[in-house]
Amino acid sequence: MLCYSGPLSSTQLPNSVSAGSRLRVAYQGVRGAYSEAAAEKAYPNCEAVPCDQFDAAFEAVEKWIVDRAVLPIENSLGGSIHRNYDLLLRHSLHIVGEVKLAVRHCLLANHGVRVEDLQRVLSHPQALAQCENTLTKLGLSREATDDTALAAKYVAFNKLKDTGAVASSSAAKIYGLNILAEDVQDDCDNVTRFLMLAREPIIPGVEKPFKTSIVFSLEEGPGVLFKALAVFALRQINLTKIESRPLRNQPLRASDDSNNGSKYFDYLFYVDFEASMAEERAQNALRHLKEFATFLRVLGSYPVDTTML
Ligand SMILES: O=C(O)C(=O)C[C@]1(C(=O)O)C=C[C@@H](O)C=C1
Repeated sequence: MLCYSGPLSSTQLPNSVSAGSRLRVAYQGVRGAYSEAAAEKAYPNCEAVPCDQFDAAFEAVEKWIVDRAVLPIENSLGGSIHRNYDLLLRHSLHIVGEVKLAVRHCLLANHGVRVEDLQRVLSHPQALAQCENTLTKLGLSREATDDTALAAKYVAFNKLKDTGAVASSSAAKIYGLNILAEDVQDDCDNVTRFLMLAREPIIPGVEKPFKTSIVFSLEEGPGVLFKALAVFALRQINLTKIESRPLRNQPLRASDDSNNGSKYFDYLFYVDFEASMAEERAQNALRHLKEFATFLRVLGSYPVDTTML
């Protein structure tokens, strides 16, 4: 049985899987992070395995150290987690599910510390962004940490008197901090969507609502993106998300029009659509898209998380 004294990092990944029947699920962060709660929601009774960075979680699945990874992809207030979009393409894991988690932030501090004593607050950049208005009102300076629970751990271990943390109520319990304020996010509807990743894809079905995530690139030219999106509209397929990311390792290309001297970038488009790859209309849409896409990969076709938050 392997024992971890801290989160896994990609340079220190052990090279064998522990024996045992519980599903091992990697997440980014330390105990008490929202990602841990998401891993436990996605796979009840799993053994949630902390990883220091997103890359380490991807690698832990690829190297068979864990069975799955659960990683954040977008938040209703803060938007996309771009790093994970980029990593999805750099690695060969498949999306096998999604899970939505209501994120309710607390302002935490050591016992005896009052809100008026605080000068600064530590947390994950997404969490700080989600509490922007509250923290500005309190006049607190902000510092980023790798995850929310790490901020709580740091404040507790260093017995800081002038520094608080924005993190979950479970982080408060784990690290022995006091909850100074609850629900400090700017909007009560603060939801983060996490992806469930595995080495093998699941067989898409039609017995419940499915979603498919793809990534593609296109030739430059007028109306090409319009044409790409039309393959879905023509078949009444609803898109739930579109995200563009720079296509790395591609040099900037000068425009053919040398008169204006402008340059343009190459992009990857990530699209989520509401259909299963088991449906003919989805297969036809992707066949159609392939006619003019320069690259196309299906990242996964998986059940929609319809649970109430
Ligand atoms: O820092 C944590 O607790 C995380 O799980 C990370 C994370 C994120 O990456 O967005 C997850 C959910 C919240 O939106 C804030 C932070």
